[in-house]
Amino acid sequence: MEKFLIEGGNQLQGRIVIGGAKNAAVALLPAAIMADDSICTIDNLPNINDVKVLAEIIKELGGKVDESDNQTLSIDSKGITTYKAISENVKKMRASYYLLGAMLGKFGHAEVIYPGGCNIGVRPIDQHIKGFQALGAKVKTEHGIIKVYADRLVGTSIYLDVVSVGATINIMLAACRAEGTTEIENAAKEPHIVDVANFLNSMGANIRGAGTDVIKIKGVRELKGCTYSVIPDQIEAGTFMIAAAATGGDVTIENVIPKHLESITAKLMEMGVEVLEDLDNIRVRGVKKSRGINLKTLPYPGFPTDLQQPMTAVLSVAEGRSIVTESIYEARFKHVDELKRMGANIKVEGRAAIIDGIDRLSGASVKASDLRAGAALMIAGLIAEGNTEISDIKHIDRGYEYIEEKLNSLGANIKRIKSEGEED
Ligand SMILES: CC(=O)N[C@H]1[C@@H](OP(=O)(O)OP(=O)(O)OC[C@H]2O[C@@H](n3ccc(=O)[nH]c3=O)[C@H](O)[C@@H]2O)O[C@H](CO)[C@@H](O)[C@@H]1O
Ligand SMILES: C=C(OP(=O)(O)O)C(=O)O
Repeated sequence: MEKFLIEGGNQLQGRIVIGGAKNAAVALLPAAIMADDSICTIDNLPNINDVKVLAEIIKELGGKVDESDNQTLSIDSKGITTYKAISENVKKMRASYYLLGAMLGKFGHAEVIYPGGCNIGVRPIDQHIKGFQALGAKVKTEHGIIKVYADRLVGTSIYLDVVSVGATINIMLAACRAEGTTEIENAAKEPHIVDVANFLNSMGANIRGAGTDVIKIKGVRELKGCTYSVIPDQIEAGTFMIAAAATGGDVTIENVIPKHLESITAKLMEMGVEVLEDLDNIRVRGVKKSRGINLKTLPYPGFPTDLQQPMTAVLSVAEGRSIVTESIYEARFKHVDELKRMGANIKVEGRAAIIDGIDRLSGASVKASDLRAGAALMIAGLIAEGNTEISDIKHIDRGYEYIEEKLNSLGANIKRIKSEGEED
């Protein structure tokens, strides 16, 4: 098992390049297996564990994955003849649920073991299932395996009861190979939805309206390979913006799409932080003491839930009271107890965290309960007095590439250490 040891107190300064988006990449890999008999080459992939595990899963299914460089994968799915994804790897991440839509579209049949992912409250997949059923599939769950099959998939109109990223993408995947047109209403609008639609269209799909709340998918008879580059990671970029602001630093974050970051920019500016946007980079100049704000997480273009936890860390030392309301997940405040160990004054009441800013956090031994909790604790460690030790960093490695190298290049002091007597 590995830990991060962070010596706090350094301001972040300099330039940093953002990698490809995790939540786009983890949908593109399953989508790539839908190519009938040619290769999909995907570039600008983040070097994160979720992508590595998905590549392993594709190999387990019989596909070939050329991993000659750590940003590019070529996926040859000709050898995939099974529709069963039931290995231990499938349980390691949330996004393996995209194999359901991809294999249902490809084979008319999919069996996928229940996915894992961040433990941030109940994460049902009823809207995915509702979508598959509306397309004509039968769905049952046996021994923890979701089984979906259909003699034919027929396009239809599907209204999502909740705005769901996963359901929108999963239905889009299956509907690409349905007969006729499918319309997803109340669809999610996140940047990665658009990226997946663009990728599928490069494979020969016919998807219109991605990025709005109505997506139309005209089924096609075949999908072919393509070459594609993943969009920059909105959440990694936002994490660096928050880290720069937290340390009162001055960081230019390169390879971003500023439009995707507007909600974060707006909130940081409300805190008194200076944010300067350019074509494909954003400069964040922190202040000595930022102001507390109120914040509510919402589906895109609202403030992303995935940045709620990092924001809580910086607000714990902002001037005055902040109220952070988590409207997407019911248990995404596990990082709060850890921040309290570092001296933060935060009270969780239902879906809200009430934060009374203190002067300074103090370093402590803390545990990352999930990916973005880990990011929040890293930011807390950067601004704390003394040393912070973060355990369970495997969650962080699921979704941030070279995180300590990137932060250290900006002046942080972070070491990855092995815990004595423990195995990886
Ligand atoms: C791999 C990936 O892309 N993960 C992201 C994806 O997760 P994920 O796709 O799991 O998130 P969803 O957008 O589906 O979930 C949003 C909300 O809808 C609920 N819901 C969802 C599906 C469903 O069938 N029924 C239902 O009730 C969920 O419990 C949650 O409250 O979007 C989330 C919201 O932006 C992000 O936090 C995750 O980082
Ligand atoms: C919740 C997240 O990831 P996942 O859906 O993969 O668990 C996240 O990226 O913040």
